[in-house]
Amino acid sequence: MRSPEPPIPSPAEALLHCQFGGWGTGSSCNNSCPNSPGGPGGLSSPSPSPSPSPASSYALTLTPSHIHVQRLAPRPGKEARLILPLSELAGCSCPRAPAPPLLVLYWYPPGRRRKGVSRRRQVRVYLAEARVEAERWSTAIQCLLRGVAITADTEIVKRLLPRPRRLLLLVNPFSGRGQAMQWCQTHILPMIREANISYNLIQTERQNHARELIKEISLPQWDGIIIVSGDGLLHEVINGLMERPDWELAIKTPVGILPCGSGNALAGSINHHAGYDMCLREPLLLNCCFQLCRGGVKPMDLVSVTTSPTPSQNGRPSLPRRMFSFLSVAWGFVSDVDIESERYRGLGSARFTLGTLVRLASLRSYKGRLSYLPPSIVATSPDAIPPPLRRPLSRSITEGLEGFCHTPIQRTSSDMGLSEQRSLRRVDTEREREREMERQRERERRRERARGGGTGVVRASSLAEDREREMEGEAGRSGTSSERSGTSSESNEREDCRMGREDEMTGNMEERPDEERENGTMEQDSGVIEDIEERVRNGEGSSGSMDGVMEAKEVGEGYGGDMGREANEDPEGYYSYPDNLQQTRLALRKNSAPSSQIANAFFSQPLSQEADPMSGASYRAEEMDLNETYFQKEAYPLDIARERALTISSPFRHSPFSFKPKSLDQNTSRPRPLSLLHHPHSNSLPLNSPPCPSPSLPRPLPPRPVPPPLLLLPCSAPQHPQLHLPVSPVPLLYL
Ligand SMILES: Nc1ncnc2c1ncn2[C@@H]1O[C@H](COP(=O)(O)OP(=O)(O)OP(=O)(O)O)[C@@H](O)[C@H]1O
Repeated sequence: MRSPEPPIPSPAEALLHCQFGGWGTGSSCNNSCPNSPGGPGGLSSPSPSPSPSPASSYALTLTPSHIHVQRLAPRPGKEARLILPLSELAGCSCPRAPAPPLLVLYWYPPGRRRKGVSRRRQVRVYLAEARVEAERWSTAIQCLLRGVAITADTEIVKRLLPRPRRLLLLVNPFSGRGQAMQWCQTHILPMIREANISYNLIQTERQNHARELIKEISLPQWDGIIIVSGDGLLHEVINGLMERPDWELAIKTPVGILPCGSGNALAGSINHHAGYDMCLREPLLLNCCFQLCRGGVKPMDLVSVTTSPTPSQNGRPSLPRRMFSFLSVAWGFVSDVDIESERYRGLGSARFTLGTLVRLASLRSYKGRLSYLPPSIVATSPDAIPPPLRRPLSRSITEGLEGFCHTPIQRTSSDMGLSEQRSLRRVDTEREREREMERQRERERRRERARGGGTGVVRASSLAEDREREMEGEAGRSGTSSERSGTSSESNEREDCRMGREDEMTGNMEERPDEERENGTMEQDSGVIEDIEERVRNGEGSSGSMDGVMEAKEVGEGYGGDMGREANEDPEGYYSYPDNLQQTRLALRKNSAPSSQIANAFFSQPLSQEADPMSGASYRAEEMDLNETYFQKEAYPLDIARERALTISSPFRHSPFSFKPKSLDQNTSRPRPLSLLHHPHSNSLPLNSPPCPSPSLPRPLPPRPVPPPLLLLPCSAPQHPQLHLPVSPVPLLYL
């Protein structure tokens, strides 16, 4: 972790050079230089029992990146050299008179501990000959720590220093295992003082206290708001900032976190970002606190979450709620674990493990809807460069659903169960090409069979092609008898009539890949044709087997006429030729796979419907997405019965092979903890859910229209939150 030791500084790069006396006895110092018996000076605390040690003296050299300490007495030598990187220094000070003129360095070198790399506090104290000298050194070091450039020629005076930073510390005394205040006293406040940072500390008294506080305070007087707690309190602060009327300015206030909570996820991320190994508890706190004292600031993204309006008790719908998240947005299992593990708070971060095990032991089903907006919905200025096209988030779980989609924001993964999703074929261009080639080969084979004079059935389309070719050949020979031509033309007429129908069907098959090929219905169509052929092969619809092409044509006649009649008589309608796409789809309703549920649900809806005014669908109809397959033009009103039938279920609790539609009651049959029912993020659905309004585009909550490039609208049920993933105002984070 530490960089290799720099060589002895040359006079050119030295900013300051001076001789200091030792403070305290070398033997009393626990901060001694590892390679020196006495250590090059220092005392763990400058204030108690100030005792100069005249016997020892040190030569200190300050460079832009290091402080070189060379012991001169009692035993000068190579081993008595200490190099303090400025990057490991939290601060320095020169105590006021009547204290002696001391230069005190607060050093936090990283060291490997049992629980990862952590910093250890060491204090080095040197006695200057005069106070001026000590103050000059202190000022120069602080300038370097605060990023003020100085050179050897710079006159080092106090006014070079920027004003000390002022931080507002918000401490949740109940976060984590309730150690926040204790750690404040032992770790946080000492380091902050050493870094010459002034602060105000406020203990939160209740939930949302910090949020209310942040909404009211005057922000310009603070250089940053620091949370001494877990992620929950920072969530409050960020939302408090965003709820202010001057939110655009307020959210630019740097915020920071000193981890004293249970999960401390953001602090862990910052620790990782700073290049440290993973660590927990006090080591993590020390690392974060050190980063805070060094004062780095980095931007951080926010996620905007808007909940659907919930129907209130007195019938008046409540307003949608909007909140901001900086870490993650969870729904279902994860949020249940988080909320319900509150009761194990005493365990620290282990509460999540226990909570997970408890929840795994009694899994629930969660009914939700995950939707997103395509990039085209995002309003951009005319001058803006359009963003590069990218695959929608939920593409992977909605592929193969073409024709089953709603309007863009209602395009969901919950339209089908997991097993159904799996059962749907993925649309794959490679596969498609293979299928096309296979079809081509099949056609060739049939043609060959027809030409070869064997007894067999040739598909009507290939017969027609053969017939055309034959006719062309005959016309070319120009020696055809009129009787024969007549027969041929009559045959052609009849054939044309049949071929028209056949072409209609094969055309449907071959020319509607957009609609059905990707839906997995091509195989079923092919199956219909194969079946028809099989029946023809068995003699149905033909007067008998004949040899040669002409016989095959006769078979084709029978196939065209008789089969058509027979098919119409079929009660199942299986062999009927669908006159249009709708009929083809109706024919597919026989599918007994779970996806038939989807087909039924889909086909039971009119293909084109106007937006239901009750549903509140205020969005405009989209034509298509990037892949030209996603969206139908008309708004698609929600059908609550259908919504109930088509839900995501836990893969653990239901075999994918025993599909049965689930109802809302499944979710409510188990008692839900009180905390969940009252929690704003509750996942529980109401027992008698009223017809759900369609999730509409996020209603802009005044006064902050944040343009969302991505949108997740999880559920049609009003209790479920809508998730925006926008380009959002960026809070600044202390690193
Ligand atoms: N004085 C208080 N009494 C009770 N609850 C409080 C108090 N102060 C803050 N809270 C609430 O406690 C909740 C949990 O606190 P916090 O997230 O900081 O700790 P944690 O849950 O242990 O940590 P993490 O979120 O990292 O797991 C916060 O959402 C906050 O609203």
